[in-house]
Amino acid sequence: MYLSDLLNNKQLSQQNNPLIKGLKLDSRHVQAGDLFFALAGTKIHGEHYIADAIARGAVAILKEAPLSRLEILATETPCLSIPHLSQHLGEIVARFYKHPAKTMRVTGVTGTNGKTSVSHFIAQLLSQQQPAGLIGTLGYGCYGNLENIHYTTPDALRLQAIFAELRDKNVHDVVMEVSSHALVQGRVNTIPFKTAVFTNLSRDHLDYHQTMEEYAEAKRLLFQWEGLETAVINIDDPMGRNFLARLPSEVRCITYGLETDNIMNKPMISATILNRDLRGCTLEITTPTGQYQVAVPIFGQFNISNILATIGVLLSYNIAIENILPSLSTITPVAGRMEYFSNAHSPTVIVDYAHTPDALQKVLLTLRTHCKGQLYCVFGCGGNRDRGKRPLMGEIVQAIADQMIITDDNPRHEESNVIIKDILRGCNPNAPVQPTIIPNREQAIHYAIQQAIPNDIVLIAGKGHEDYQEIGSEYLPFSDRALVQEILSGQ
Ligand SMILES: CC(=O)N[C@H]1[C@@H](OP(=O)(O)OP(=O)(O)OC[C@H]2O[C@@H](n3ccc(=O)[nH]c3=O)[C@H](O)[C@@H]2O)O[C@H](CO)[C@@H](O)[C@@H]1O[C@H](C)C(=O)N[C@@H](C)C(=O)N[C@H](CCC(=O)O)C(=O)O
Ligand SMILES: Nc1ncnc2c1ncn2[C@@H]1O[C@H](COP(=O)(O)OP(=O)(O)OP(=O)(O)O)[C@@H](O)[C@H]1O
Ligand SMILES: N[C@H](CCC[C@H](N)C(=O)O)C(=O)O
Ligand SMILES: [Mg+2]
Repeated sequence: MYLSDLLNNKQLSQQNNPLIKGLKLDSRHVQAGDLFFALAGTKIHGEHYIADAIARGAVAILKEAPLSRLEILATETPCLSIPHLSQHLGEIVARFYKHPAKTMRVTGVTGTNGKTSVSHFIAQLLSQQQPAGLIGTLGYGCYGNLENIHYTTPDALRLQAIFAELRDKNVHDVVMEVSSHALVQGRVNTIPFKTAVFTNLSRDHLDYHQTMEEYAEAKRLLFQWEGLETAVINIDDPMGRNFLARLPSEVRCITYGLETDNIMNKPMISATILNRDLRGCTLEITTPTGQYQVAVPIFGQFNISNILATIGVLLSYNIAIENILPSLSTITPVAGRMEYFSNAHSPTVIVDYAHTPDALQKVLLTLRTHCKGQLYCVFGCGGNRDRGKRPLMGEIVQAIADQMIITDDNPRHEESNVIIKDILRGCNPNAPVQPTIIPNREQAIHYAIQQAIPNDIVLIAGKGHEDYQEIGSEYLPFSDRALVQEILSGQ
């Protein structure tokens, strides 16, 4: 595609109008014929890499800048300065791929916790009718066949390329996780969300957003989306109620929640738990068309909330509740989310991705109600992420668990002992439960499972599905799930 077509700008003179073969955000990936986007960046301006990009064969540069002007570099490679370029990236890249998402039915799921779970449940149910695309923390592709991306919401270039790939596979339905980083950075701009889900808001990512208000406003961008038809909102969450009150009048709202006592805020979709154990529960689900009983093989109170969000989305697409209910009884849990491991001689081991104070508290409180013996918790906190959540997580585990083992969880470029010290700041040295510190995660998991006896529950929190330990810039192979299976099979 020529630069003039890419920018929809017929004014470019012929010598400034190269043929663009590919698009790149990172100069290190540039190949001959590519266009390089020099974005402002959070750490450094991409303009510092323009020379590098040109040396690697870039034929055009688009640079984020406050002023719109045409720059001709000494190399004669055209370089256009575009104000707020990152916000226009989606539109430019969509043009390059011929608007792949335009005719698709796209569902966006946002919230601090539950995005992966809800989007998986939705894609699983939709895929019973026709192939459904999925984009999120566990990867992208058709449901059941995902490729890893290492992001929750990929950058605009990758995202449009994924949509193009899904279009080529004749996928019409796409469900995607929309992170707050993505909303602020414009990664999802031009994606035509039809239904958007809000699960909840609690502390996370304050390294990036600075304040909870800023974090909430980032999430709310999805509920002011141009063309959005339906918002599916959890009104158990105070921020959900806030979003509901500020929803544009043309957006239809489907509310859901488990707390049905508040007459002022009665959700349209709710559930009563009739019975439950560590493998699943029986629910009475109330919807605008009546009450229905269903057994779901899903565990954890918050997962029931995730099921209600899923029902909300399917109802927004006019799928009858009678067609939704049978699928719920065969719904499969998401890998590394409240995943259950046990054998006749072992304690029950649960691997879960709780990596925020709110998720950790909810998981521990749920497990507490099922635990006849001692409740163990092996956890850590990620490096180069929100430091403020570390003491909160320490405090929560000390208050609820009987045994706390603090370990590494992706230290990245931070020292393991600095992260652990931050967690310990939340722990009371006089409390009955005192932390055991075993930085090596493999040893920590061995220790907990060996100490525990059959009536105990061992929660291994924070890494869920991850199959690596991120130390420095390296991804070393490591999986909580594989290790637990290995330990239990040897017992
Ligand atoms: C904080 C954040 O979101 N950063 C993202 C951002 O990078 P940045 O603006 O910080 O980049 P920078 O280092 O300042 O560099 C500026 C520019 O120079 C370019 N560059 C840099 C070096 C070089 O040699 N050549 C070059 O061209 C970079 O590609 C970049 O475009 O833009 C980059 C390109 O799109 C992203 O890869 C990068 O994600 C980083 C790696 C990241 O860790 N992001 C995480 C926090 C994230 O996005 N997480 C969310 C939410 C997680 C969740 O809740 O589940 C997600 O959606 O995954
Ligand atoms: N509705 C919910 N409310 C609170 N906690 C939840 C909810 N659903 C899941 N969780 C907890 O959060 C963890 C992560 O769940 P999930 O992966 O679905 O969230 P996510 O929003 O996709 O997370 P991430 O931002 O890291 O991608 C789960 O392992 C569980 O502990
Ligand atoms: N998407 C989240 C996942 C965190 C998972 C946890 N294992 C960690 O590394 O902190 C993030 O990047 O903040
Ligand atoms: Mg996720």
